[in-house]
Amino acid sequence: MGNSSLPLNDYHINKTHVTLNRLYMFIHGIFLSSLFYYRFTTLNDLIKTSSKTLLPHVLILISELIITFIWVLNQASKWRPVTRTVYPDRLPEDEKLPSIDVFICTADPNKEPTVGVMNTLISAMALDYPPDKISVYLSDDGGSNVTFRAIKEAWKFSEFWIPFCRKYWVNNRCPEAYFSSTEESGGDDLVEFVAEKKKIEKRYDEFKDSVLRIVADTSTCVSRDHPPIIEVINGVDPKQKEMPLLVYVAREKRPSHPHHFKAGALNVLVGFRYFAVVEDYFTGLNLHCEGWISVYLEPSRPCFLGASPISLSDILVQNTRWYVGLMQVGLSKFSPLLYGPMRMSTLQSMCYAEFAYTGLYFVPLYILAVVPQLCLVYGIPLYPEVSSPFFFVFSFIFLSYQLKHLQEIFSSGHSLKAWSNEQRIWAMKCLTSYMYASLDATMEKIGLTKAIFLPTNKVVDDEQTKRYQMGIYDFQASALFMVPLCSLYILNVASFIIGLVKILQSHKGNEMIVQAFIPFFITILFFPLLEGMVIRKDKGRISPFVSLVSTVVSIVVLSFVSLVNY
Ligand SMILES: O=c1ccn([C@@H]2O[C@H](COP(=O)(O)OP(=O)(O)O[C@H]3O[C@H](CO)[C@@H](O)[C@H](O)[C@H]3O)[C@@H](O)[C@H]2O)c(=O)[nH]1
Repeated sequence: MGNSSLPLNDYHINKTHVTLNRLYMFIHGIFLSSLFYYRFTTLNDLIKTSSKTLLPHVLILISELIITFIWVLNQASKWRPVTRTVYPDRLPEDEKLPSIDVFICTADPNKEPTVGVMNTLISAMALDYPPDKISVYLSDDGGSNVTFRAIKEAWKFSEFWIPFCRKYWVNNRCPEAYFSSTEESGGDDLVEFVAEKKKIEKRYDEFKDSVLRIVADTSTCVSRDHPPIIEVINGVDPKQKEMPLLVYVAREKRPSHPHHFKAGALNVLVGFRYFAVVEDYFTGLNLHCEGWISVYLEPSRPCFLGASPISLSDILVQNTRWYVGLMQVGLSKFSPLLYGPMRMSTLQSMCYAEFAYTGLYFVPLYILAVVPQLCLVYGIPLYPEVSSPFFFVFSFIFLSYQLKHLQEIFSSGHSLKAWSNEQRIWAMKCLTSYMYASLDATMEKIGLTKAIFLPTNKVVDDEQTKRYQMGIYDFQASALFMVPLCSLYILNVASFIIGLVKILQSHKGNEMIVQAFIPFFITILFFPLLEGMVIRKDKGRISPFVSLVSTVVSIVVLSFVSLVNY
């Protein structure tokens, strides 16, 4: 064990990335200024001539202002990228290590499979850390009998698992992951290790069976009305000194009293009072404002395993909750732009602000998915002609945005497919989750609604997993999400076709090229939506009901504008 005066990590500034990022910021910034020069001078001319086309121009300007605002905030995280090296050999001796508490939250055994929750708990107990310095708390907001009974089974299994991990230097301390991987640790005696591994694997299977039996025999209902329950699981057996402390906690819940979801669970401890449903973000913001210096490390071997949603429905529900919470903070007195700069660096405040205000992206995306298209159909130019020098400005901004994204995708080891998937998913989130989240947070602010927390579904559906692994989109999501997406898609395809015909007839290609390009780009990029509506027949396709309603909505929008226009 090492010298405590030496740092546990140090960082290296990635000079190539710094140069590239700053060059991009500078050049893109100059072109953005030219864009706004063009917009304001055009608007000025329109006002002077009392033009009837002022409204679409103002809407486009609003969209460009919001995109630029978020773009500026985004540059903070690119200003000085670093990579870190850690020195675990410099850690102090065991006696000098601080005690740690691990707080695991669960809320609903129907959405968070109990075997998975117990694996999390067992991995935390088996951390490579002095056992008498680890305390693991399982916070069960579901107040569920299933969880209460299963934790006792987990304890019994960990009495074998933890010594096994220590004896054979097991790296992967999550039993489910360990037994489904090919990790072969072990000491000098391979025969003994193999025999022990077989035994512990049998015990793990028995443990899993017993948990699954509990799930089958016990009601998985979550309780909303119960007194507080706190139980130390270890008991008082002195032989258990080699085991961490394990405690089951279920907060008191009463129907008349708001319990504030996970934030409420943390209110019981961490000090801060949480008012938003993204307590992780709020914790970070507050701690950083109080002077905490954190270090982000991304080792090649991941430190944690997580359950990430793979169906569109789960992603959109999860993102709606996230952006409600982020907007709640953004609209509060803790807005990172007001609360942050006095307490932490400007760059850090900008990073936090980017998250808080990203939900606003839905405004420009709706404008850009509707206004240029309708104006294309009705022959109203909103962008410079091909012969204008400003045409180059708009083209450059689009290309530099896309090239920067591609560079980030490639430098993080991903492919062209990841680039198109990211763009699609991002736009889908903007047009649905961000919109509902921003509206919900605003209504909550003025007292019209109350925030809800729908835990992310962690149940694995085999068919969905198969589609995910084959790279096929699963469109089984609520009509509330799918109708806006499909309506906008149909509107774009229709306006591109109508617009193209009109351009060919009127020879107005020179002034309408950008407006024709936008729906063309959307038609190509979101081709999976067309496939989902028209070609696919599997369970993950877009339902005929959604396709029908969306077609009606897009026809209504197109016709409504024609009525206004004439
Ligand atoms: O009433 C509740 C609702 C949820 N949870 C727990 O909160 C955690 C986060 O919920 P989850 O559904 O997993 O949300 P995710 O969106 O997947 O989680 C991310 O986003 C959350 C904020 O929305 C953060 O709390 C998490 O740390 C972060 O991983 C889970 O352990 C839940 O069991 C509770 O303890 N009580």
